[in-house]
Amino acid sequence: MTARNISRFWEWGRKIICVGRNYADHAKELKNAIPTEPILFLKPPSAYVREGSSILVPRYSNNLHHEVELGVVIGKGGTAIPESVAMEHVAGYALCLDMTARDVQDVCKSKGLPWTRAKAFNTSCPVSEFIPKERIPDPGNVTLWLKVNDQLRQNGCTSQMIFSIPYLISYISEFITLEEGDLILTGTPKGVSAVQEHDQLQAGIQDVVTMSFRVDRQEK
Ligand SMILES: CC(=O)CC(=O)C(=O)O
Ligand SMILES: [Mg+2]
Repeated sequence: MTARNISRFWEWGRKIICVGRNYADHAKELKNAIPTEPILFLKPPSAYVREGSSILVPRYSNNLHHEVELGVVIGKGGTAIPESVAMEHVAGYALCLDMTARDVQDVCKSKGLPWTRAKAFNTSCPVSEFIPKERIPDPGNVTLWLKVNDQLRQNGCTSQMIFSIPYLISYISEFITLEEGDLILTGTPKGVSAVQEHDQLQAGIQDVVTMSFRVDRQEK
């Protein structure tokens, strides 16, 4: 059997744990309350999509939004990880999009239902190449940006996160055992907006990484 390589973590079938409303400016733009503890939801590994393949607008949505986010790749698993040692569990990072069927999410929210259909569909988690930990010495202070057809839509700094990466690792691992290859999406800054079929998305983490995706509609 060939050894698995963390630099292809998306092939491992591990958990994708997402944090919602972790930036006050984004919570405000959607008229949501600022959370006092992390809001979490999950995506399945089938949500991953890599450059070269398209992001698909689900058949049942007419309002697909981009959310650019810093992803944290777990290198060493654990349960109830203390905040003080949480960064020792990080192998690296990835630039991620939390693609969201906003119209479907709005209906789910109004009915008090889970966001699964809005957040967990196939291709809802575009990811960049794996970024080794050493390449982002201060993940709490990097700029994330996203352009749609060359127009800047999101440009925010991870210093604006409400809950820090060590706090999130500690909080999540209290009740979900983290495993090597898991990915944590840490929330999006303001500027989310709708994308259309044939749009080109480009996103980056300052001078560390960029990635591009085309948007297509799921076939009938
Ligand atoms: C309102 C949301 O969709 C929450 C979310 O995913 C975020 O990043 O914030
Ligand atoms: Mg998000």
